[in-house]
Amino acid sequence: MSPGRRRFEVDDHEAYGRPKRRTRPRTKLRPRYEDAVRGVVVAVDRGRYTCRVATDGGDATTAPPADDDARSVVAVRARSLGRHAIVVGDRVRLTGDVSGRPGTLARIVEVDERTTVLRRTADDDDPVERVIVANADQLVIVTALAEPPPRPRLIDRCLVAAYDAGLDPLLCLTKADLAAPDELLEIYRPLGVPYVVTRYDDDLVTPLRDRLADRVSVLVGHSGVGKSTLVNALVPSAQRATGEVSETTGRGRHTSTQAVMLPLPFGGWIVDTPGIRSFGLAHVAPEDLIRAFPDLEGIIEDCPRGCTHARTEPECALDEAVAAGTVDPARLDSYRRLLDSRERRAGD
Ligand SMILES: Nc1nc2c(ncn2[C@@H]2O[C@H](COP(=O)(O)OP(=O)(O)OP(=O)(O)O)[C@@H](O)[C@H]2O)c(=O)[nH]1
Ligand SMILES: [Zn+2]
Repeated sequence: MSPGRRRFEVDDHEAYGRPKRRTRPRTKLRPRYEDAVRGVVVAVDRGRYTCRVATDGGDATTAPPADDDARSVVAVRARSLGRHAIVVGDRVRLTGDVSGRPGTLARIVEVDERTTVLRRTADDDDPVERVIVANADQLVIVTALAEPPPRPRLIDRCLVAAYDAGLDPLLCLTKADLAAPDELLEIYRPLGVPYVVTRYDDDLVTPLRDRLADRVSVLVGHSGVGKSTLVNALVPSAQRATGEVSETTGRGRHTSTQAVMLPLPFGGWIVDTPGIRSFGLAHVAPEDLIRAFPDLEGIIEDCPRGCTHARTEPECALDEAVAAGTVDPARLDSYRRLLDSRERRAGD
């Protein structure tokens, strides 16, 4: 760079002034953030955010503390955060009255960047796309083996949502006292989806413990599959209808469709999502889904332009790979079944 050019830059008030203006508000706010405590949002209700904060000033977000080591703090959001939504699972910084005493209010001044977002897209009941949970690791798809009978299409749609959100799926097959899991498991074998099988006349926690420990797991499932039974077994202090938010906000009884995040006694968190049975998947493209199939991802590079990899595509490289014996036909079948499940049908 010539000296002349350098001088030009230094003298250029316009160019020099801009970054300064951008940093000024931040330095002004910094002193407030310094005494901010860290927390994780566990419930959201009409502009009030219930956050869990470690009592020792530690980080309640990375090492979820046991009941005795954490307190619940109700907070509002700082104006400076704009309209950006804050959801269950968000890791935040809080200032103001963070004592958690009844009637006090803290203020969320910062929201950490999210590692994952689980969203539901527009559907008939809810025209707005919403993030429902932030920073989850795992989507636990709770399905009864009988009463109600399993609905593989619904499971498929949940799997697509998990893959799209970057969450590891886990199949939790309940009511094993009523039916055997083999037939259902056969459907998911080519996908390699991990699973646990539970029954309520047996220990419910042990099969799930290793899968849930130290992770943030979101539970989804159709009504009646035994989700509340599982939640109550996993979090004994949650012995109430899990759809109520009155506990955390003190705002009277009403059934919520909001997610609620509960700390597990053995480490980690579960997020119960009453009212969320399935997901709008309109936003999921074939390219998004194939990322969950690393063995197929390389093959589609040989597809003709615009190939959707659907069954009806005449020259899809995935069919050629099956013909050549390099891809298991059941695996391709499963991928295409998931692709198809993105279309909403009656009963989804
Ligand atoms: N046979 C059998 N029944 C079970 C099992 N787990 C739960 N149930 C029963 O199934 C019914 C539904 O269980 P819940 O835990 O309320 O199911 P849920 O998924 O929370 O359903 P909603 O409350 O409607 O959302 C209850 O009568 C439970 O007692 C199981 O392992 N075996
Ligand atoms: Zn193709």
